[in-house]
Amino acid sequence: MSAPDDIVIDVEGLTKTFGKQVAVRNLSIKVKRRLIYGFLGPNGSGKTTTLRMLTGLLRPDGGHGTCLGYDILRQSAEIKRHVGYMTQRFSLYADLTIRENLEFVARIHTLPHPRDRAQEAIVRLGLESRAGQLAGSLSGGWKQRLALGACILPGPELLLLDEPTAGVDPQARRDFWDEIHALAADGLTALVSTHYMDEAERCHELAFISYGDLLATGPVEEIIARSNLSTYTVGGPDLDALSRRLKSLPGIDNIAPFGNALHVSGRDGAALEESIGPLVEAGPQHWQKSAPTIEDVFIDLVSRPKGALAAPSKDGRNA
Ligand SMILES: Nc1ncnc2c1ncn2[C@@H]1O[C@H](COP(=O)(O)OP(=O)(O)OP(=O)(O)O)[C@@H](O)[C@H]1O
Repeated sequence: MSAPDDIVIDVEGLTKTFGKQVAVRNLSIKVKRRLIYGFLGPNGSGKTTTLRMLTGLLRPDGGHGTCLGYDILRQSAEIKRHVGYMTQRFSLYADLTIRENLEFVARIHTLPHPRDRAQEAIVRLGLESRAGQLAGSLSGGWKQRLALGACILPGPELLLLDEPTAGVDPQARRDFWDEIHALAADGLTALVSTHYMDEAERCHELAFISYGDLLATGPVEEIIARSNLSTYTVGGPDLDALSRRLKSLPGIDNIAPFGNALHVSGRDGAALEESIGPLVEAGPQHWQKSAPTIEDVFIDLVSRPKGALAAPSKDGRNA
């Protein structure tokens, strides 16, 4: 048990290769207790592989560290005992009811009074109205809620949730996130992987990973501030033609459609303004300087040429 008490995950240099493919490259993160830590990245960027290394389910090719103070290379049994890991696949019994599934989980963890523990989880997750329904007949949102109930039932200190809201409707996603916040307020730490940008904003801190590389870490506002991006929102007619024209101009690094507008961003604010100056004057579109969103920043991070990023420092934050 080497990590300080307030650090739940402390890993350095994690690397995992499958054949020739580097799934995770030299990843270092620290996660503080009671935080909701978002693990963001596009499909195939190495999120699941990292979660599996953190629980000791998968041995890294390089790197070391601790999860809940236990060594990820040598103490996976202890880690598993204290971590609730919700995988992407629904892994409960389709032909058992919600209540039966939860009682079953309580029994395999040899918890005393399994019926009471199942009932507590049912109340905690608001599952009362569906407690007698077969798990296989539940909608995606209810299934996820049941899976979360099964995860917290043994009383873990840390939740590792792998894309828990994938394929779930917006209201159910919102309810799920409210529950994660309530659990964090009760003392749990949650590492949540997702590729939904709106969910990034619901996390206390984030790590953004793309194709195996850690590109940025920290609270949302800090990641945005450190990006040094200048962004303009452009509305009006002929945005497609404008977008094509902008692509060839210096100082413009990213153009992303957001509803009926474009977000035009650049890392060199002066060069960007010089390029757009004549277009702002001429119209017919209207331009407005806007604060970059976390999505603008992530689009920018992913589109930078490899090697153009500042390497994350030892605590995982990039300069
Ligand atoms: N057991 C494995 N054998 C071979 N390749 C693997 C294995 N597990 C993962 N990979 C590859 O490693 C890369 C990272 O995969 P990983 O599942 O960790 O990404 P992810 O960010 O969780 O993606 P998703 O959002 O799609 O779940 C992918 O290219 C994937 O194909």
